[in-house]
This record gives sequence, structure tokens and C-alpha cells, in this order.
Amino acid sequence: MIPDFPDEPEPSERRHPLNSLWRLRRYLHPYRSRMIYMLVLAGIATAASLAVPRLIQAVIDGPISNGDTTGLWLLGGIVAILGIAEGVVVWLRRYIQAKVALGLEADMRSDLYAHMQRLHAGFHDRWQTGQLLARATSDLGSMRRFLAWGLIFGLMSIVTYVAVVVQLLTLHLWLGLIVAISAIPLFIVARNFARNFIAASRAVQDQQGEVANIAEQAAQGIRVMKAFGRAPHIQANFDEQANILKDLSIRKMTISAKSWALFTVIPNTTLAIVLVGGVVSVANDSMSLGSLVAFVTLQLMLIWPIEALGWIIANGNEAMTAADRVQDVFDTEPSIVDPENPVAVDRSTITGHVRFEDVRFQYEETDTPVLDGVNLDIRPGETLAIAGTTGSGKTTLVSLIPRLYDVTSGRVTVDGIDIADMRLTDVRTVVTMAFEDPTLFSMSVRENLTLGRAEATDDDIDEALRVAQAEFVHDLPFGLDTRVGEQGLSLSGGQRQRLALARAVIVRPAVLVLDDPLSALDVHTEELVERALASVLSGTTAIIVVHRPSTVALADRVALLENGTITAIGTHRELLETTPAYAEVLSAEAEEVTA
Ligand SMILES: Nc1ncnc2c1ncn2[C@@H]1O[C@H](COP(=O)(O)OP(=O)(O)OP(=O)(O)O)[C@@H](O)[C@H]1O
Repeated sequence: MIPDFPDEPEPSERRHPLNSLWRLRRYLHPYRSRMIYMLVLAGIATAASLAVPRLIQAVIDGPISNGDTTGLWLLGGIVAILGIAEGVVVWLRRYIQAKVALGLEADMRSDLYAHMQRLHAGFHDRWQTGQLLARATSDLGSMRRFLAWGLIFGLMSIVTYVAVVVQLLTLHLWLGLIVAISAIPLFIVARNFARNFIAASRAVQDQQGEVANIAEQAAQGIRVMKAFGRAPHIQANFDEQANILKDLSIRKMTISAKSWALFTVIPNTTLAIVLVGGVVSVANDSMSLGSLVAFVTLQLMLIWPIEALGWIIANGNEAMTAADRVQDVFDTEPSIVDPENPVAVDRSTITGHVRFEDVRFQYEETDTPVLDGVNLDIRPGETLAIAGTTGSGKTTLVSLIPRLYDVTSGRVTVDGIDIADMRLTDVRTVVTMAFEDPTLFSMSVRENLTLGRAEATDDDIDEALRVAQAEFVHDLPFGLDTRVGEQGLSLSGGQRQRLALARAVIVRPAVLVLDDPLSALDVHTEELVERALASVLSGTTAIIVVHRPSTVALADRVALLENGTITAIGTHRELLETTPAYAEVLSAEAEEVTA
């Protein structure tokens, strides 16, 4: 079933899509002189083509009626020169137009990408990747087509229409008036078309995002799908959404087909009336044959701009809704930003003293806080493990330290400085994080490793690889220069995890946050990594989310997270002796791991 079109697309309740398009006019600024050239060139081409019917009139009423062959050569020559000039001008305009169009699209895409990078993690939690992809690809394409083609063609169509109608009125007043009046039904059709098409267009674009999303998820989760034999189910889901897209597109095309039919019928009916009226006028001697031929030739020149009107309106509407969708992203302000007056941070003097002071945290659009009243004091150079049941908020807690999320209340400090008062670049130089699910980018191993510290030397890389037990990279076909596949999928889970750990270690941060970074390693490798890590961690404050008892061995102290707060803290041995809940958490995790 096709979902009903919203009366107005949802975001349009806040703004008209035209405003969204208008707000993007800044992108035209760098190209304004080239756009003026384009308009001038388009004007010259139109003037040249408009002159041809008048020359035909002169040929018929002059040399042909009088049998004057010399005059014929002259007029024929002028027509040929005008034709060539028009061709050259059209080529030049299209060349400039293509460069402007692609430049505009590249500028918008680059800004959108930069903005998406600035947006906080919470935004990306809420937005589907496919919807963002559709905005960065097909929506920007629609806007490019309109700003660089539709807009110019629209303006030229209006200029051509007015210029032709003025000429027609001078050739024959009454017939000219008939053509001018035909603009009224055209205007009504165009207005209705624009109204109906806009909702249809937004629905199609939103659904394109939905389909892109499913395709993207299917590509990413291909292994899980196959392993669970869910391919037919996913296929059925995809087909359903693809069918909705097809039906929405058909509805959109039906709206445009009806209007396009009228855009064709109205000028052709007018042409038929003019032909009859014109022949009668020639028979009455109130119009010369040359004038009638010029009249009809000029009128034929209107057919294309009128037919193109449908395309221009459709293109304009698509561009408006696309701009509306893109503005949805641009209008989302990054909520995690640099403070107005950042505190100067000298990395070399930071000792890594981390404190959580009465921290409360609640995810956007959820009802209850995940963390409430968290107090922690992690001494410089100390390694603290965070233990807790699944879903207790361990990842959330450690994500607050590099400011992936901001606390809802309370504060997190490093060496007494509230991290919200530091520049983001400073926070992320002081704090580095390795995640349980390590994302590697589609680039060389070296580039992946030095993501957080581009100036790292080969010795730094070697040491990090040793700590993370990731020396296997030297055995890859091109060593450090081997390009790992999309998201590093050509490597095993454990290999990816070790590379992600090496990537975090290489930064030599004052505070290292490890979110269960060894979960994919076998016990033997884990032990080797732990031993090497212990030497690196001696001068670094480390906060490690742990699930298995073996990882706890790395920690000086362990904090137990329960019901959104720290309920116990001490050495592993102390907690085992004093806190039954701690022993339960670890044994439950250990059982899961063993299982
Ligand atoms: N982006 C998010 N938006 C809304 N709720 C979230 C988000 N991420 C996590 N949560 C919720 O917050 C709670 C804590 O999640 P978190 O991932 O921090 O737990 P965890 O202790 O690290 O779990 P695990 O041990 O399974 O990794 C869970 O109830 C989870 O559903």
C-alpha cells in the first residue's frame, strides 16, 4: 500500500520548501559572473533564433514574390550566419553551464559532508544512514540540475515567450492576442501541477532514502543475513519498500503526465486556431503569406518552452523538496561544540586526573537517565576497570570522557578542567578511545593506524603494533601499505580489534579509554596484549570497560556500575570479598564468554 502523501511534507510545517531553496542562493555567489555570461549567451542565441522567422518572411515577401535571386542569396547567407552563430553560442553556454553545475554540486556536497562530520553522535544515532546518503547524492543532484539548468531554462523560456508574443502582436494583432490569452490556461495548469507535484516529489525522495537505507544495511550485514538464513525475509522487506517507491513514483509521474499532456494540447490547439485564422487573413489580404509563415514559425518556437515548462516546474519542485531535505541536516546544529572561551590546554602538562562529579546522562528522546549521580575519581596513571551488567551504561559512561556525548548535568574534568571548557581538538588529543566494535576505514593499514596522530614515526607504529599484538600486518601482502577492505572486513574480528587498539595507543594520550577492546581475542593473545599494555599504561590513565575476569587483571581498581551509578569501587580482590553483586556480574560475563 502506498503511504498517503502528507498534506505538506513534515519539515515544511516549519518552512516552505521555496525558502529552503532560496537559502541556498549563497552557493550561486561564486558563480554569479559566469551565470550572467550564460544568461547573456542564452539571450544572444534566442535573439538569433527569433530573427530567423523574420528573415523567412522577408525572403517570401521579397525575393520569392519578386523573383529576385540576388536578394535571395543575401538573405540566405544571413540565415546561415545566424544559424552558425547560434550554434557556437549554445556550445559556449552549455560548456560554462556544465562547469557551473558540477562546481555547485561539489561545493554543496563538500559543505554537507563537513556539516555531517561536525554533528554530534546523538544526531547519527537518530538518522538513518540511507537517508543521509540520499541527501548527499540524489537530492544534491536535483538541486544541481535546477540551479544550473532549470533556472536558466526557466528564465530563457519566459524571455522567449514574451519576445515571441510581442513579435506575434506586431505581425497580426488578433492572432497575437489569441496566443497571448492561451497563457492563462497554461498558467492555471502550471500552478496546479506545481501544487500537487511538490508533495508527491517529497514522498518519492523520502522513500528513496528508505530504500537506500535497506540496501546499505543489507550490504553491511550480509554475513549476519546469510548466517541466519534471513536473505528471503530481507529481500521481501526490500521488495515491499521498492514497490512503495515504484508506486509513489508512478503517482508522481501520473501527476506530471496529466499536466504535460495539457502543456502539449494547449499550444497545439492555439496553433490550429492560428492556422485557420491566418489562412483566412491571407485570403482577405489582411496578412501577407510571408507574415503568416513567420507567425507560424515563431509560434512553433513556443512549443518547446511550453513543453519544457512542465519539466522546469517538476525540476524546480524536486529541487525545492531536495533543498528542504538537505536543510533538515544543515539546520541541525552540532550540540557538541567548542566553548566560547576555551581553557588553554598544554598537553605536555596534563597528568590525566579524571573526575566524574555528580554526572547524570540521558539519551535524547528517552524518558529515563542511563547515568544518575556518577562520582568517580581516577588518579593520574591509574587503570580503572568499569564492570556492570549488560546495558548498565558502561559504554555510555566512558563515551562521556572524549565528549562523544555531553553530560546532561554534573561535569567530567581532566586535571580539574571541565572537558566542556576545552576545545574539542584538545579533548581528543588528551583522551583517545578504542571501541569494542572497531571501525577501520577503507585505506591503508598505516593510514588507519595514524588516524589520531599523523606525524607518528615508524618506531611509534612498531611499538603500538607490538603492544596490540598486531604485528601480523607485516605479513599482509603490502605490509603497512595494504589497503584494508571496506571497514576492514578482509581482516578477522580479532585482527581489527588489535589494529584499533594500536591506533589508540599510538596517540599516546594522557587518558586512554578502552571499551572492551579485547573481547574478540583468544585468551592467549589477550594475555600477551595485557602484558604489553600494562607497560604502556604505566604513565597513562586508563578507563577500561571489562566483561571478563581476565581483563580485570589489567586494572588497579574496579568500579561497579549498577542502576546508573557507581555502587562499589576497590581492587578486584576487595570487591570480590565485599560485594556479591560484583562477583555475580563477573561470573555471569565469564559464563557468557565460556558459552
Ligand atoms: N544511542 C542511544 N540512544 C538511546 N539509548 C541508548 C543509546 N545507546 C545506548 N542506549 C541505552 O542506554 C543503556 C546503556 O547502554 P550502554 O551501551 O551504555 O550499556 P553497556 O553497559 O555498555 O552494555 P553492554 O555491556 O551490553 O555493552 C541501554 O539501555 C541502551 O539501550
